[in-house]
Amino acid sequence: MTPPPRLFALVPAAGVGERSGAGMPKQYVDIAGRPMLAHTLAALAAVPRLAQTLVVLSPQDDRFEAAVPGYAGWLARVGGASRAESVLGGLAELRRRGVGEGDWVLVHDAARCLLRPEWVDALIDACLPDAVGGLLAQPVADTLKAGDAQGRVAATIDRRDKWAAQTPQMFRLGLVERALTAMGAAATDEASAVEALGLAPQLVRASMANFKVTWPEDFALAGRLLQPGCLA
Ligand SMILES: Nc1ccn([C@@H]2O[C@H](COP(=O)(O)OP(=O)(O)OP(=O)(O)O)[C@@H](O)[C@H]2O)c(=O)n1
Ligand SMILES: C[C@](O)(CO)[C@H](O)COP(=O)(O)O
Repeated sequence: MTPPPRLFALVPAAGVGERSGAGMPKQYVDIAGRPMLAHTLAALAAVPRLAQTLVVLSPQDDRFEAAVPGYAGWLARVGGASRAESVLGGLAELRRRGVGEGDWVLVHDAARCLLRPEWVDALIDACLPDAVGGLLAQPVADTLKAGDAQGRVAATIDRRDKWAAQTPQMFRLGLVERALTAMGAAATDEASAVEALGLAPQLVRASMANFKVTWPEDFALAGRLLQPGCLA
Protein backbone atom coordinates (compact mmCIF):
# COMPACT_ATOMS: atom_id res chain seq x y z
CA MET A 1 0.00 0.00 0.00
CA THR A 2 1.30 3.54 -0.82
CA PRO A 3 1.91 5.54 2.41
CA PRO A 4 -0.14 8.77 2.77
CA PRO A 5 1.66 11.94 1.64
CA ARG A 6 3.66 13.69 4.36
CA LEU A 7 4.07 17.44 4.95
CA PHE A 8 7.42 19.24 5.10
CA ALA A 9 8.37 22.88 5.58
CA LEU A 10 11.13 24.52 3.53
CA VAL A 11 12.43 27.88 4.75
CA PRO A 12 14.52 29.91 2.27
CA ALA A 13 16.91 31.90 4.49
CA ALA A 14 19.73 32.69 2.10
CA GLY A 15 18.88 36.30 1.27
CA VAL A 16 21.08 39.30 2.06
CA GLY A 17 18.31 41.63 3.23
CA GLU A 18 19.48 44.60 1.17
CA ARG A 19 16.24 46.60 1.50
CA SER A 20 16.25 46.22 5.29
CA GLY A 21 19.36 48.40 5.63
CA ALA A 22 20.47 46.19 8.55
CA GLY A 23 24.04 45.74 7.25
CA MET A 24 23.67 41.99 7.80
CA PRO A 25 21.28 39.30 6.57
CA LYS A 26 17.99 40.42 8.09
CA GLN A 27 17.04 36.90 9.24
CA TYR A 28 19.70 37.26 11.95
CA VAL A 29 18.60 40.65 13.25
CA ASP A 30 17.39 40.47 16.85
CA ILE A 31 13.66 41.03 17.21
CA ALA A 32 12.01 40.87 20.64
CA GLY A 33 14.98 39.08 22.16
CA ARG A 34 15.98 36.57 19.51
CA PRO A 35 16.98 36.45 15.86
CA MET A 36 14.14 36.74 13.36
CA LEU A 37 14.81 33.25 11.99
CA ALA A 38 14.39 31.71 15.47
CA HIS A 39 10.85 33.14 15.68
CA THR A 40 10.00 31.77 12.24
CA LEU A 41 11.27 28.28 13.08
CA ALA A 42 9.48 28.27 16.44
CA ALA A 43 6.15 28.93 14.71
CA LEU A 44 6.71 26.04 12.28
CA ALA A 45 7.82 23.75 15.12
CA ALA A 46 4.43 24.34 16.73
CA VAL A 47 2.60 22.69 13.80
CA PRO A 48 2.49 18.97 14.66
CA ARG A 49 1.43 17.90 11.15
CA LEU A 50 4.80 19.04 9.72
CA ALA A 51 7.08 15.99 9.61
CA GLN A 52 10.26 18.06 9.33
CA THR A 53 11.57 21.54 8.47
CA LEU A 54 14.47 22.19 6.09
CA VAL A 55 16.27 25.55 6.35
CA VAL A 56 18.11 26.70 3.23
CA LEU A 57 21.16 28.84 4.03
CA SER A 58 23.72 30.59 1.91
CA PRO A 59 26.90 28.48 1.43
CA GLN A 60 28.80 31.30 3.23
CA ASP A 61 26.46 31.41 6.24
CA ASP A 62 28.34 31.21 9.54
CA ARG A 63 25.65 32.62 11.84
CA PHE A 64 22.95 29.95 11.97
CA GLU A 65 24.24 27.73 14.80
CA ALA A 66 24.68 30.68 17.17
CA ALA A 67 21.33 32.20 16.16
CA VAL A 68 19.26 29.03 16.60
CA PRO A 69 21.14 26.92 19.17
CA GLY A 70 19.94 23.34 19.48
CA TYR A 71 18.04 23.36 16.17
CA ALA A 72 17.10 19.75 15.52
CA GLY A 73 15.67 20.06 11.99
CA TRP A 74 17.31 19.76 8.59
CA LEU A 75 19.80 22.29 7.19
CA ALA A 76 21.28 22.73 3.72
CA ARG A 77 23.81 25.35 2.63
CA VAL A 78 22.51 25.40 -0.96
CA GLY A 79 21.09 28.94 -1.26
CA GLY A 80 21.33 30.60 -4.68
CA ALA A 81 21.34 34.09 -6.17
CA SER A 82 17.52 34.37 -6.16
CA ARG A 83 14.78 33.14 -3.85
CA ALA A 84 13.60 30.70 -6.55
CA GLU A 85 17.09 29.20 -6.83
CA SER A 86 17.31 28.82 -3.07
CA VAL A 87 13.96 27.04 -3.01
CA LEU A 88 14.98 24.77 -5.89
CA GLY A 89 18.18 23.87 -4.02
CA GLY A 90 16.08 23.04 -0.99
CA LEU A 91 13.69 20.88 -3.00
CA ALA A 92 16.64 18.86 -4.36
CA GLU A 93 17.88 18.43 -0.79
CA LEU A 94 14.44 17.18 0.30
CA ARG A 95 14.57 14.58 -2.48
CA ARG A 96 18.06 13.48 -1.31
CA ARG A 97 16.59 12.99 2.15
CA GLY A 98 13.82 10.72 0.86
CA VAL A 99 10.92 13.16 0.48
CA GLY A 100 8.70 11.85 -2.31
CA GLU A 101 7.23 13.35 -5.48
CA GLY A 102 3.74 13.36 -3.93
CA ASP A 103 4.69 14.70 -0.48
CA TRP A 104 3.60 18.27 0.32
CA VAL A 105 6.15 21.07 0.78
CA LEU A 106 5.20 24.30 2.58
CA VAL A 107 7.66 26.99 1.47
CA HIS A 108 7.84 29.78 4.04
CA ASP A 109 9.99 32.95 3.98
CA ALA A 110 12.42 33.26 6.89
CA ALA A 111 11.44 36.94 6.81
CA ARG A 112 7.79 36.26 7.77
CA CYS A 113 8.59 35.82 11.44
CA LEU A 114 5.09 36.64 12.71
CA LEU A 115 3.67 33.40 11.39
CA ARG A 116 1.05 31.78 13.65
CA PRO A 117 0.65 27.99 13.76
CA GLU A 118 -3.12 28.33 13.33
CA TRP A 119 -2.64 30.03 9.93
CA VAL A 120 -0.47 27.12 8.81
CA ASP A 121 -3.15 24.70 9.98
CA ALA A 122 -5.78 26.63 8.02
CA LEU A 123 -3.64 26.38 4.87
CA ILE A 124 -3.12 22.65 5.34
CA ASP A 125 -6.84 22.08 5.96
CA ALA A 126 -7.72 24.00 2.79
CA CYS A 127 -5.12 22.34 0.56
CA LEU A 128 -5.08 18.70 1.63
CA PRO A 129 -8.28 17.78 -0.21
CA ASP A 130 -7.05 19.62 -3.34
CA ALA A 131 -4.54 18.27 -5.85
CA VAL A 132 -3.12 21.71 -6.75
CA GLY A 133 -2.20 23.34 -3.43
CA GLY A 134 -2.38 26.95 -2.31
CA LEU A 135 -1.01 29.86 -0.33
CA LEU A 136 -1.76 32.21 2.53
CA ALA A 137 -2.83 35.61 1.25
CA GLN A 138 -4.69 38.75 2.24
CA PRO A 139 -7.33 40.60 0.19
CA VAL A 140 -5.99 44.06 -0.69
CA ALA A 141 -7.74 46.68 1.46
CA ASP A 142 -6.04 49.83 0.15
CA THR A 143 -6.79 51.57 -3.15
CA LEU A 144 -4.07 50.47 -5.55
CA LYS A 145 -2.04 52.92 -7.64
CA ALA A 146 0.44 52.32 -10.43
CA GLY A 147 3.31 54.82 -10.22
CA ASP A 148 5.48 56.34 -12.94
CA ALA A 149 9.25 56.94 -12.83
CA GLN A 150 8.70 60.39 -11.26
CA GLY A 151 6.68 59.00 -8.38
CA ARG A 152 3.38 60.28 -9.74
CA VAL A 153 0.20 58.25 -10.09
CA ALA A 154 -0.07 56.69 -13.53
CA ALA A 155 -3.30 54.81 -12.88
CA THR A 156 -5.67 53.51 -10.23
CA ILE A 157 -6.04 49.76 -10.39
CA ASP A 158 -9.25 47.88 -9.67
CA ARG A 159 -8.54 46.14 -6.37
CA ARG A 160 -11.71 44.06 -6.16
CA ASP A 161 -10.11 40.74 -7.09
CA LYS A 162 -6.58 41.49 -5.78
CA TRP A 163 -4.85 39.58 -3.00
CA ALA A 164 -1.39 40.11 -1.51
CA ALA A 165 0.45 36.79 -1.62
CA GLN A 166 2.12 35.60 1.57
CA THR A 167 3.74 32.36 2.66
CA PRO A 168 3.62 29.45 3.41
CA GLN A 169 2.83 28.31 -0.11
CA MET A 170 1.96 24.61 -0.19
CA PHE A 171 2.41 22.32 -3.18
CA ARG A 172 3.46 18.75 -3.87
CA LEU A 173 7.22 18.37 -4.29
CA GLY A 174 7.05 17.12 -7.88
CA LEU A 175 4.71 19.90 -9.05
CA VAL A 176 6.52 22.83 -7.42
CA GLU A 177 9.91 21.59 -8.59
CA ARG A 178 8.69 21.26 -12.17
CA ALA A 179 7.04 24.68 -12.04
CA LEU A 180 10.05 26.55 -10.58
CA THR A 181 12.46 24.82 -12.96
CA ALA A 182 10.34 26.00 -15.91
CA MET A 183 10.05 29.62 -14.69
CA GLY A 184 13.50 30.05 -13.13
CA ALA A 185 14.63 33.13 -11.21
CA ALA A 186 11.71 35.19 -12.56
CA ALA A 187 9.36 33.37 -10.17
CA THR A 188 8.92 35.62 -7.13
CA ASP A 189 6.80 32.95 -5.45
CA GLU A 190 5.92 29.28 -5.92
CA ALA A 191 2.29 29.99 -6.80
CA SER A 192 3.17 32.13 -9.84
CA ALA A 193 5.27 29.29 -11.22
CA VAL A 194 2.42 26.82 -10.66
CA GLU A 195 -0.04 29.28 -12.27
CA ALA A 196 2.20 29.42 -15.35
CA LEU A 197 1.51 25.70 -15.78
CA GLY A 198 -2.20 26.56 -16.12
CA LEU A 199 -3.21 25.60 -12.57
CA ALA A 200 -5.12 27.71 -10.02
CA PRO A 201 -3.75 27.55 -6.45
CA GLN A 202 -6.16 28.07 -3.54
CA LEU A 203 -6.04 31.47 -1.80
CA VAL A 204 -6.32 31.05 1.98
CA ARG A 205 -6.91 34.21 3.99
CA ALA A 206 -4.45 34.79 6.85
CA SER A 207 -3.74 38.20 8.41
CA MET A 208 -1.93 41.43 7.60
CA ALA A 209 0.26 40.52 10.58
CA ASN A 210 1.87 37.82 8.45
CA PHE A 211 3.90 40.53 6.72
CA LYS A 212 7.40 40.10 5.32
CA VAL A 213 10.02 42.11 7.23
CA THR A 214 11.51 44.04 4.32
CA TRP A 215 12.16 47.72 5.19
CA PRO A 216 14.13 49.24 8.13
CA GLU A 217 10.97 50.29 10.00
CA ASP A 218 9.54 46.74 9.83
CA PHE A 219 11.86 45.45 12.59
CA ALA A 220 10.31 47.67 15.26
CA LEU A 221 6.77 46.80 14.18
CA ALA A 222 7.55 43.08 14.20
CA GLY A 223 9.16 43.47 17.63
CA ARG A 224 6.00 45.03 19.06
CA LEU A 225 3.74 42.38 17.54
CA LEU A 226 5.98 39.62 18.91
CA GLN A 227 5.55 40.76 22.52
CA PRO A 228 3.84 37.98 24.53
CA GLY A 229 0.07 38.14 24.19
CA CYS A 230 0.03 40.67 21.36
CA LEU A 231 -1.08 38.34 18.54
CA ALA A 232 -2.13 35.24 20.47
N1 LIG B 1 18.77 34.45 -2.91
C1 LIG B 1 17.82 34.41 -1.98
C2 LIG B 1 16.95 35.51 -1.79
C3 LIG B 1 15.98 35.44 -0.78
N2 LIG B 1 15.89 34.33 -0.02
C4 LIG B 1 14.93 34.26 1.07
O1 LIG B 1 13.62 34.50 0.58
C5 LIG B 1 12.82 35.16 1.56
C6 LIG B 1 12.08 36.36 0.97
O2 LIG B 1 13.01 37.23 0.34
P1 LIG B 1 13.25 38.77 0.67
O3 LIG B 1 12.32 39.26 1.69
O4 LIG B 1 13.35 39.48 -0.61
O5 LIG B 1 14.69 38.69 1.39
P2 LIG B 1 16.08 39.24 0.88
O6 LIG B 1 16.35 38.74 -0.50
O7 LIG B 1 17.03 38.86 1.96
O8 LIG B 1 15.84 40.81 0.91
P3 LIG B 1 16.28 41.90 -0.17
O9 LIG B 1 15.52 41.57 -1.43
O10 LIG B 1 15.87 43.20 0.43
O11 LIG B 1 17.77 41.76 -0.35
C7 LIG B 1 13.77 35.56 2.69
O12 LIG B 1 13.50 34.74 3.80
C8 LIG B 1 15.14 35.35 2.12
O13 LIG B 1 16.13 34.96 3.06
C9 LIG B 1 16.74 33.24 -0.25
O14 LIG B 1 16.64 32.23 0.45
N3 LIG B 1 17.68 33.30 -1.23
C1 LIG C 1 7.15 34.87 -1.70
C2 LIG C 1 6.68 36.25 -1.34
O1 LIG C 1 6.90 36.51 0.03
C3 LIG C 1 5.19 36.34 -1.59
O2 LIG C 1 4.73 37.63 -1.33
C4 LIG C 1 7.39 37.33 -2.13
O3 LIG C 1 7.09 37.21 -3.49
C5 LIG C 1 8.89 37.36 -1.93
O4 LIG C 1 9.36 38.46 -2.65
P1 LIG C 1 10.83 39.02 -2.66
O5 LIG C 1 11.06 39.41 -4.08
O6 LIG C 1 11.72 37.90 -2.22
O7 LIG C 1 10.84 40.19 -1.78
